[in-house]
Amino acid sequence: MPNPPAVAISGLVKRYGGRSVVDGLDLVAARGQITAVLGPNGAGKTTTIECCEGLREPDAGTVRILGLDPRRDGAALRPRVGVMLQDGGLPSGARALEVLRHVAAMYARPRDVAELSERLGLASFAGTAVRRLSGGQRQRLALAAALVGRPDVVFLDEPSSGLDPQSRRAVWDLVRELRADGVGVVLSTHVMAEAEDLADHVVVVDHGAVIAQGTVAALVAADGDRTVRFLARPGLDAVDLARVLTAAGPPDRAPAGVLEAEPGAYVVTGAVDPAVIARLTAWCAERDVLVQALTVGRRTLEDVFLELTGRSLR
Ligand SMILES: Nc1ncnc2c1ncn2[C@@H]1O[C@H](COP(=O)(O)OP(=O)(O)OP(=O)(O)O)[C@@H](O)[C@H]1O
Repeated sequence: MPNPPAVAISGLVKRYGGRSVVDGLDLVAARGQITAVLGPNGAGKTTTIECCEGLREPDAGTVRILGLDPRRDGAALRPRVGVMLQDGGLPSGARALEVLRHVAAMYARPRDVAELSERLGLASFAGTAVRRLSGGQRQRLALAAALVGRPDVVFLDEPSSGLDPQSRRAVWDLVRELRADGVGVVLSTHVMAEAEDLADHVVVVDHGAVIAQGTVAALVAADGDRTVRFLARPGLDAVDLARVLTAAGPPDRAPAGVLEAEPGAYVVTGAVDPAVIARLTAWCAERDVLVQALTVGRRTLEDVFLELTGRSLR
């Protein structure tokens, strides 16, 4: 392939003790794009990314980074791939700026350390030992270390977790610049706003496989891009309401979904039109249920995520 994608994963399987935590996962991440990988805790995101980094050996399937095999071609890939791990992986005794200078020295064409420090606000803790850094400071240093070598592909595992809003903004700006420079960015995140703001392509992973993917706009528009929210007494029969709302629409319409997001707070998804609203209020009236604060609004990525992956905790 003359210009292979940043990441191409096909049929990836990874088992721990006979259990497949990644189970036939396919994913392509393009260069010059930000690909966000979303999924509930334990869905297999980190394991997948670790296979991309060559840290884990797949049990089946193929992983190619820039067309190369991360296990076999590790030496060729190392200078071209930037990795920001959740636990940082930084030497605990060294001082922050020393770490960054040291990492920069390992690359042929590193970024300007002073400029990168300035961008991520590292100056205020430049002389502090890594083990004494706050969680957010450590995150920023780990990001700087991932980027200082001017990689072609970057893996960011929850890059803005633990960051204050200012730092989060600085990180997002930097990630957008990477995209503009043609870097392929793969980030795993639980922050839906991060995916909504940054991602060109969103991949939703559950039980070790991709269950949906596309642009944010396409994901929220599937099955209609509106959501109805309302308050009523807790414990309504959401399954019955969904059945009635689905029946209210034309036969080719996507089935409605009803979730009790919090006790007494309901979210209705699926195509929304005046007939659905009328049926909804009629269904409640038949049960002597007072509907309050009914609003029709745009679906969010979080709505889609919860519809796809359910509400139970993992
Ligand atoms: N070294 C290991 N040995 C055994 N099980 C493991 C190992 N590493 C991960 N797992 C299990 O594999 C599953 C997937 O974990 P993984 O870290 O890939 O999920 P994740 O999607 O990144 O989750 P989170 O959102 O919580 O970071 C989990 O059930 C986890 O307990």
